[in-house]
Amino acid sequence: MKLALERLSLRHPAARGAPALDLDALQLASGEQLAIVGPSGAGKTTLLHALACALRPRSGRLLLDGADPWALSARELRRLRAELFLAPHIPPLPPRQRVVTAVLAGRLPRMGLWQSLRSLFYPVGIADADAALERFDLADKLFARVDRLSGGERQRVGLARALVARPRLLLVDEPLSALDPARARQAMQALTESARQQGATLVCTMHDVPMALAHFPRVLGLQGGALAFDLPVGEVTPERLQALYARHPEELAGLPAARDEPPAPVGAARMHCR
Ligand SMILES: Nc1ncnc2c1ncn2[C@@H]1O[C@H](COP(=O)(O)OP(=O)(O)OP(=O)(O)O)[C@@H](O)[C@H]1O
Repeated sequence: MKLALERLSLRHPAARGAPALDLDALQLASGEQLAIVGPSGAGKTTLLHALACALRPRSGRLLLDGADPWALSARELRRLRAELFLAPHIPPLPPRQRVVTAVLAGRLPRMGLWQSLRSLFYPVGIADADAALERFDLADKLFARVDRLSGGERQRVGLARALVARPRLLLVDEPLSALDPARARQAMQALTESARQQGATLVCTMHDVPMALAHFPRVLGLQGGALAFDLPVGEVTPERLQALYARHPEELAGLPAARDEPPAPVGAARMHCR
């Protein structure tokens, strides 16, 4: 799915003061992969929610495949939302549910009412759930109960659910918060590879900047709800990142220090030394 934002301004319904997000323009081609970075409160999750048609812009436009979702009828909007998947950083998994059911729940938005009710008792597509879990090294948990999983396992179940949903636009909010570095690398690999294989557009907010640089071809920096940069990863220099996180340097871990000579591009290989 391709997407575009035009002069988009957005404030949370309960919020006062300046908009949480104010973006002039953003365009993504179908199948592109974009990481969103920026300090806490920069507006990363807000942008993701705007793209997921979960927050309505105060002004400006969002276009998904050329159509403004907020100009669609309720039925058309529902159909469009079934093509998107927003994965929150803590997946909402019912504690007593089996992992297989939790993963296959990713398909519910595309099902009719009866089909979806039936699937809660008689899961269909178990092999697909198994294959998605396998990508996150969790196949042995297929029939485990969700409340018997660790926080990191639950987070990976949430990502497996996103893959099983096979959306055309996959929006992932901070997927690595509960994962150790090795699991985090594996999860990013699985996520980006699967999105590529499925032809899905992938937008992911990332707290771990080196991980974002290592896995995404394009990186967008947000600061105070505004665009700081939107660049191919090779042009995202340590100096740019240090400027982005200038007021919260503690959030920018694992980067080489800025140098006095002209900045060289930060390549993915360089970031692996973390
Ligand atoms: N539900 C809400 N109601 C009111 N204001 C909100 C709400 N959620 C976020 N905000 C405000 O919107 C701004 C952007 O928040 P957002 O969650 O998008 O930031 P973020 O970059 O994702 O932060 P973090 O990295 O800490 O998750 C913040 O100033 C925040 O206080």
